[in-house]
Amino acid sequence: MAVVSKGLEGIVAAETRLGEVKGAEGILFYCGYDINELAGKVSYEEVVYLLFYQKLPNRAELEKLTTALRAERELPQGVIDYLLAAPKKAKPIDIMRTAVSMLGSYELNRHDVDVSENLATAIRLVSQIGVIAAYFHRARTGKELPPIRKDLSEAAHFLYLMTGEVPSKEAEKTLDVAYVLHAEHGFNASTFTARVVASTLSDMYSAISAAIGALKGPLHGGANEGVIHMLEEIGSPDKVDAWVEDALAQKKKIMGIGHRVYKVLDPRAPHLREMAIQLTAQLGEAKWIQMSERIAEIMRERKGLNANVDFYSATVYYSLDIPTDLFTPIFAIARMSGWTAHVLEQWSENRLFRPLSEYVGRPYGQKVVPIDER
Ligand SMILES: CC(=O)SCCNC(=O)CCNC(=O)[C@H](O)C(C)(C)COP(=O)(O)OP(=O)(O)OC[C@H]1O[C@@H](n2cnc3c(N)ncnc32)[C@H](O)[C@@H]1OP(=O)(O)O
Ligand SMILES: O=C([O-])CC(=O)C(=O)O
Repeated sequence: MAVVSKGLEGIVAAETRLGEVKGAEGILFYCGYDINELAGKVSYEEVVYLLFYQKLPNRAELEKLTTALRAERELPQGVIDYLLAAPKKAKPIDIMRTAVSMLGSYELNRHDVDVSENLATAIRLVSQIGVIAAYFHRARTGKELPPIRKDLSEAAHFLYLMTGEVPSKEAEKTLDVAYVLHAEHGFNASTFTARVVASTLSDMYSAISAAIGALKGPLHGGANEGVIHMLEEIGSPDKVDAWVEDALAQKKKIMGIGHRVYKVLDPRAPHLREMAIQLTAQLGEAKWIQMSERIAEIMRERKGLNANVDFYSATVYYSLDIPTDLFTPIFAIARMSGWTAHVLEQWSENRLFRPLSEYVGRPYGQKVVPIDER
């Protein structure tokens, strides 16, 4: 009998220069930089540069990348037409997955073209993914699509497109830090999905649409939406204990809690927690953070499980007045940099992913019985 690692737990599937998740210590590095060193000190655009070039940019390099990102913001008219005509009740994350796939039909995206062309595709996807999400949100709410602007950061531009107004510096900074915290995380399920697709020498758009499909699941990036649904269902801090006891008795998963790799606190969570505390206090809505704190406490005590990145990000986005079904899309917008950097890395040293499985089905030697006799 072969040794089966269900869920590939503990399996090292490839090398990477991009991110390292140290699960026992609760440490996360992007290209050698501790996330605690990066968060609040560098912009999302600097992180995009770091992931694409494995070094932090100087001013001129950052300017060049920023200009390239902003130059790519206009979507093809066919994609805009799709966003306008798409079912208004569709989940934005599904629309994003489909729109990314559509974008692929506007260019001959071949893995074997010059490396710089693959990098240009990566830049285009990082630039356009937020526009797709925000434009669909405008379209489904019957509002006009604000014209693209080139004077705003990635975070500010998303908020501007979503609301039609340039955001406050504080809102921009909050979303920018959230983008930094979500950009990269080693071989998580969606990144691994992107790399598996890329490993067949398929194209970037196929890899990224598959990654978005993997991210949306509630065991992965979809958990941030689940957190707000849970908090809304609980309703008030005095109801938390009974609600969690009941959920655990029913063997339900508490969204935003637990992690495959981190056995201690996810290092991104304290940053988001701090932001959530400040924002809910400003809004006079401290109950959201109070409920979260109690849930986290119970889960630590009862199950030895800690909050992950999705737990407090939900309250941060809620406090920014972002609709719940745009939470996972925001994760996808930020992770686009990590996904595309991984696809580029996969192609730079490609080997097809093809694990084995242990057959546990019917005994060998089954005979075909004619269909009418079965
Ligand atoms: C960005 C991200 O993707 S971060 C993760 C986002 N996902 C979530 O927040 C969803 C909730 N969390 C989970 O489902 C899990 O913790 C995962 C999927 C993230 C990690 O799961 P795995 O490593 O596969 O652990 P697994 O699901 O096998 O759980 C191990 C044990 O802990 C329990 N457990 C793990 N997470 C939770 C949770 N959130 N709530 C309740 N129990 C939990 C399981 O029930 C199981 O208990 P048992 O051994 O008594 O049966
Ligand atoms: O690494 C994982 O399994 C999930 C995660 O936290 C992420 O993708 O950010």
